[in-house]
Amino acid sequence: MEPQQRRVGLVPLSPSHTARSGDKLARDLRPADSSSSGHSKSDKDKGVNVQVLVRCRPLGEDEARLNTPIVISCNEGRREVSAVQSIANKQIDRTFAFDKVFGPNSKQKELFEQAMSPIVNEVLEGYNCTIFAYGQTGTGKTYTMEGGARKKNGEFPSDAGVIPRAVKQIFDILESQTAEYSMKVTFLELYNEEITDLLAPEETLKFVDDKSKKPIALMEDGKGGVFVRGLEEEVVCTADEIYKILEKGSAKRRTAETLLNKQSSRSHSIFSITIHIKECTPEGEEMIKCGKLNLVDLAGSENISRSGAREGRAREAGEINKSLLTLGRVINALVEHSGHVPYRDSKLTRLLRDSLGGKTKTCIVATISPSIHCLDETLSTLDYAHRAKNIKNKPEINQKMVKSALIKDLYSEIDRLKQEVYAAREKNGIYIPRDRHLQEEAEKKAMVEKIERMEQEAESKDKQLMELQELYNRQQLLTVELSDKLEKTEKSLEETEQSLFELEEKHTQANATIKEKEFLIFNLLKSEKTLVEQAIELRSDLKNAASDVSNLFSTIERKDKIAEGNRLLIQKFQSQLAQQLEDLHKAVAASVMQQEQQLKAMEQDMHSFVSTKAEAIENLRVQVGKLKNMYGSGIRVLDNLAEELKGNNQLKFGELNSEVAKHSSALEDLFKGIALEANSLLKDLQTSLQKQEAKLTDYARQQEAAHARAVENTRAVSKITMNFFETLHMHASNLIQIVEESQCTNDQKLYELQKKFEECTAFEEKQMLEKVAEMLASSSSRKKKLVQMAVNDLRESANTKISKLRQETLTMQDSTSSIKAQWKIHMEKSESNYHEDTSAVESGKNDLVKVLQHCRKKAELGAQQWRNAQECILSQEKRNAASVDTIIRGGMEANNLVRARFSGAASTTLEDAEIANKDIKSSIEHSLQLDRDACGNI
Ligand SMILES: Nc1ncnc2c1ncn2[C@@H]1O[C@H](COP(=O)(O)OP(=O)(O)OP(=O)(O)O)[C@@H](O)[C@H]1O
Repeated sequence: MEPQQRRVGLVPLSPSHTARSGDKLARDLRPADSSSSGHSKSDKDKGVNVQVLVRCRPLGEDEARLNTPIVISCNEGRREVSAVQSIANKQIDRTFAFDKVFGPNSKQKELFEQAMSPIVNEVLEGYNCTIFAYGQTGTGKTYTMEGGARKKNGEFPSDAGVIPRAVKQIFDILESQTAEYSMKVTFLELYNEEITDLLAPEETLKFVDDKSKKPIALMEDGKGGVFVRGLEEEVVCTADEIYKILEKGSAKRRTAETLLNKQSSRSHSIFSITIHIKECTPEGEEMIKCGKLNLVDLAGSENISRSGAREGRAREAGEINKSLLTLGRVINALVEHSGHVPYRDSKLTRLLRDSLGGKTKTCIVATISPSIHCLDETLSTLDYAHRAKNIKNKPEINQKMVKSALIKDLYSEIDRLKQEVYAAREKNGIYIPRDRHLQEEAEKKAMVEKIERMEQEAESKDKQLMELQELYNRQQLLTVELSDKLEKTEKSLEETEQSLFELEEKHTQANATIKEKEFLIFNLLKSEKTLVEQAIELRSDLKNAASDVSNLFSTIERKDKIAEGNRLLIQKFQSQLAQQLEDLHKAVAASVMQQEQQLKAMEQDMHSFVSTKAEAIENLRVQVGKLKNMYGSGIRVLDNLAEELKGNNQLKFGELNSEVAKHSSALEDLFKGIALEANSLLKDLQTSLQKQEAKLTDYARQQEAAHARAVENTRAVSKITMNFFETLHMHASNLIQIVEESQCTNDQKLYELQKKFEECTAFEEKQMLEKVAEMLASSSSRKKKLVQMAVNDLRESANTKISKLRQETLTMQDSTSSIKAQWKIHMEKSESNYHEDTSAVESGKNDLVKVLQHCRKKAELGAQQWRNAQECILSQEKRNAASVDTIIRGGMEANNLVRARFSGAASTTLEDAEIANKDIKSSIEHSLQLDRDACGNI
């Protein structure tokens, strides 16, 4: 029997309607202390931003193998995600800040505890909360929401996602508070803008595939909310039940193969958990607190062209995009506070209306990949998520309900369902209860009336619009006429203005002409006056000119007389010039004669100068020859000195060489002695080491024997241990058999219990149609009895099993004690072997110590010999130093002597050079004097 209870009904998604369903609520309430948490109204007033966190998955195995470059870095501390890429001239470097950031190494547990756990707590406080997973296909939306492997063998898997962890936390808290609560879950899929119930029984699903069946409908409740009619709600009592439901629903999720991800989920899924918790007011009134958690796994956000979906799936992709696009538009409208928010454009946004800008607390997990190949999609996801951060919701705690009112509500719901079941059984053509049919008909009628009314209103509005249009047209015509008139008037005004302007211009021109004429007359009068004055002046000038002309004639006469005088003068000058030229010719001839005589005298002087000069040069040549001889002798002296020095040095080097040869032979002898001693020492050492080697070989043989013994012993022990383990294995298989048997019996008993329970429930259902309230009490007592019986049975069988177990344990104890005895014998044997080995090791150690002492003595002897050799070398070195010192001293003295002689020879040479220099100087001066004399003569 399935522990959860199923019902089909109207499932509201808005907070105000969560309490409409839940027929098992009253039965599933558990005993508990009620604890209500306080609620501040500040959130309600201010509005709370949607919490956005980003999770980056690690590289997949294939990506890591191909060394795919990573372009995303997450700074969890600074809550930042950076995308950095530079290829050729394209440079991307963008950083986004979020409420929380989880890097590739983040664990499921961390993400849940840091970001999701507080949200779950708020659900238990009575809030409605929604968690979205948004991102490209394959970035880990489903991994984050649902996680890896399911719960196995009672262990909670470490990679369990948000949903199983949230469920666990809810149950843990409720159990710890021992609260009275009831819980129900729904799981739907939105695919091609069609809703599918993932919790519907198989038959219904088959029916859904049939085109004749209407898909599950999304209905307006007339109060701004929506509900999904016909959605299955499962009442759950344990976390395990939810895990099973989740697994069942996930398996049904439709997936389509795309080029990006073969397992890619192409649909949106919404998993909702609604919790009712009983609380008691101080006045003792029982209240029901309600909270809801929506967990939404969206389809991959990548665009359709990249996803590679074609033909048949084109519509699917389009519809998925329609929902995601509308989600984007809704986010944009909310962020930009534009008046119209297009919630109604897609089913996804209609369903999640309250989570986007409504009274729900919302958290968006944006999942991204670090790979370079997904960079474009990653950036668009980050942009999308970053924008969503600015959405403000106004979270409100759901109103608590009085328990009695809730029960009343539930009764009426039961009645309605009963009628539905009755109608379905009857199959009278109306597959819904008559009342509901009538109610729907009435609603439809009301709607039609409303539409008609609206149409009438629209018509009257149209009429008004037409009238207004006519009025407007008339006004337009009038305006056109008036504007024509205005135009004409404006034109005539313009013409008048133009002629006025022209007249004014003419007037100013006439004024100007008059002024000009006046000015001309004035000027004419003035010039007439000036002409008269000038005529008077001209007359006087004429008189003056006549007197001037007579003067001029007298001047011309004087000029003629002067010209005559000039001609006479020129003739006189000509004759004088001829006389003077003749005199000059004579003087020049005399001067040429004189010059010739002077040149002859100069020639004689030059001859005498050349002969004197030749004499002086001869003198100079003699002096230079002397000087050359002198330098030659000086250099020869120096050569002799150098020869002497060379001889000296060779002598000294010969001495030094013989000394060194003597020393080296002495050293050679010394080293030969030392080498002989060292050889004998080494031989000694070798013989002692050979002895030691022989001893060590003996010792190794002893050790080998000991090890062989130890191996033998270990084999014996392993045999014993094998026997022990075989016995253990036998007992363990016995135990497994016992456990399996007990499990079979338990299963059998549980099956019987389930059967009985089902029968009882069926019977009770019949009874409850009449007396639901009384039956509740009696049924619970009956169930208690039933359960008690089953528990007693289980206890009995458990007791028999335990006695069998005890028997097995005793047998095991026996075998353990026998093994203990064997082990003791083995230990004793091992101990004696150990002692033997230890003594052998001890004797080997003593031998080694002796050999070491011997070696140490030898080494000391060697060290003493080396010290002696060192002393010998030192004394030899001292002797060498002394002899080299005396040789060098002798050399130095000889050198000093040669130096003194050398400086004497140098000073005599210098004196000689001084005298020769003086001679040269005097002969040069003499030559110069001669030159000067010659110059004076010339
Ligand atoms: N944070 C993570 N750590 C380790 N593995 C991860 C992580 N996120 C995702 N994966 C692995 O990456 C693969 C794809 O993840 P998943 O199916 O959850 O992606 P998705 O976004 O839900 O894809 P789809 O849109 O197709 O549903 C899975 O094999 C999953 O195990």
